[in-house]
Amino acid sequence: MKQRIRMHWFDPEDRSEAVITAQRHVKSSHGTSVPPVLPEVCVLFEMGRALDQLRQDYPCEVISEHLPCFLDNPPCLRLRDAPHVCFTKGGYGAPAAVDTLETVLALGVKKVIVAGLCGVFDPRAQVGDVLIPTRIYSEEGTSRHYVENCEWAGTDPALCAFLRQAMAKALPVKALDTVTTDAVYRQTMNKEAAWRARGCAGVDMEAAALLQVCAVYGIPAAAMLLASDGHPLPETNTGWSWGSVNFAEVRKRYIDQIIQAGVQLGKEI
Ligand SMILES: O=P(O)(O)O[C@H]1O[C@H](CO)[C@@H](O)[C@H]1O
Ligand SMILES: O=c1cc[nH]c(=O)[nH]1
Repeated sequence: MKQRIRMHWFDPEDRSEAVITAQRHVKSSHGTSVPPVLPEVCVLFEMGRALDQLRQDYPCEVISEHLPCFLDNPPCLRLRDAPHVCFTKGGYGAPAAVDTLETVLALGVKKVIVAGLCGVFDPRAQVGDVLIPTRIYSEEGTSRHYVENCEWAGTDPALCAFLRQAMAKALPVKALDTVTTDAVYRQTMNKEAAWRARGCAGVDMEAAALLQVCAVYGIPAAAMLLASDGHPLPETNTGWSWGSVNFAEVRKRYIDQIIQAGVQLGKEI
């Protein structure tokens, strides 16, 4: 009789090898023949415009025009006078974001800052605030392939404290927890009420998975999320809306301050 193999999303007893590893993939014919070596610190932008702003406003060098990720192939840049930190763009959504993360870790990165956007659904947070969570609640699937208990993803306390101080020089910083979802169009009013009841104030689509995978590999990591859109609250009865009158200027300031923080962190290496 054939033996049936029962497999959970993650089996702590599973010692078999991963079929594709990022280490092997970057050197494969689908990766690149000569993979770049990346600096120790990586700023992983989970938002558009940041790398364009970096190229336009700062003297920078291209480490790789196309990182050898499995899914997307974003550029990876560094500032000419800050060799220890690199900047790239993670894929959108947890699986694609973790593909980029696994790739930069395979290429030598040892510390990660995630910088993205979030929607806010709590009266303590407004569009234009920067949420720097202590922990992130996971409603995404990617983490579940890496660990058994992944309800909450933690952040590195020192890195978190550093980011809160650095970002407060430019924008209002809120130390509020957030949630990561896989389903942007299933953020129902009831679901957001349940997230609020857990203490979460904002939602994105990558951060919990990125931090959880960093934790699995022992990589210090923290995340910051600029509130880009206000979600309706039961008491205000207003609809969902993206941005604010000066959102483009706020996002520019946010990106500039992330670059400064990354450079400062790189100097401490
Ligand atoms: O690429 P930008 O405009 O930064 O927006 C990205 O960020 C938002 C979600 O974080 C989504 O709208 C996604 O497209
Ligand atoms: O992932 C995101 C980002 C911004 N706003 C949302 O509602 N979700």
